[in-house]
Amino acid sequence: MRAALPALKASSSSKQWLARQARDPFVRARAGEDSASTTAKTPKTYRARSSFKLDELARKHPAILSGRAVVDLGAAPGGWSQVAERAIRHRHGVVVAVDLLPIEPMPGVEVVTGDFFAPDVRSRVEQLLAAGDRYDRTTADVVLSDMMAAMSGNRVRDVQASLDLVEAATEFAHLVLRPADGDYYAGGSLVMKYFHHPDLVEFKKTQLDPCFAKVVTDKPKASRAESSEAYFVCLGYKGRAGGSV
Ligand SMILES: C[S@@+](CC[C@H](N)C(=O)[O-])C[C@H]1O[C@@H](n2cnc3c(N)ncnc32)[C@H](O)[C@@H]1O
Repeated sequence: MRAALPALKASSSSKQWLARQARDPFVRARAGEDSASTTAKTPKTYRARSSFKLDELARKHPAILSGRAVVDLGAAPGGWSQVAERAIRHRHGVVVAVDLLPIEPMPGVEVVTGDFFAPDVRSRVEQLLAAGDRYDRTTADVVLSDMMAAMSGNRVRDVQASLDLVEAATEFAHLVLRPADGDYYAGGSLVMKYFHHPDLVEFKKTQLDPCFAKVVTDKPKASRAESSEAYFVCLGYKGRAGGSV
């Protein structure tokens, strides 16, 4: 007979985490238990608490989700993809969701499992964008990146990993974002998570500001106050600084 397992005692840090989850209006709203953080426009169930971050950013900056082709980098478990899919559904658009981790299928969302740095993952994303486009275009109207590297505990390495993701997501946006077409179409948007770091002031000035009509930083209410996380919201892609797209 199997020996009985000793009763597990919650550590004080896990007790604190459970208490914080129980108090968090966004955790309750995600599961449809609380209307405090939902509006008529925000449905009551989401896969992830993080959905409310994109939901708020898109309400403040409606241009973010005004197109029909969205690439969601670091998409698992799919909370942001749900918000994006609901926003573009009436335009018969496509959301391509990329993550190292598998994502449960959802209607209107094409899942690509793998590292977005890998060339085969990038070409799969382009194939899916072309398949969803009447003219076979491999461009996206929106690139979202809520990517976060797994923490190693080594602060220097973790900070570097998060800076690398910001740079790589920006490079990816240059490859797939639709630039403005004269006065006819505004260019695409990039929404990207970052963690505060002094180097990012210069990064915004030299790598983002020249390439978009407008770049703002924003920290939605659902982003925990104790986290240094915030988002770059970049609207109206103009192409790479210097002109070559
Ligand atoms: C905070 S979670 C994203 C939550 C998601 N936005 C949602 O609403 O459900 C960050 C994700 O980034 C993913 N990630 C980190 N590095 C990645 C990479 N190189 N390629 C693809 N996904 C990556 C992680 O696997 C993780 O699932």
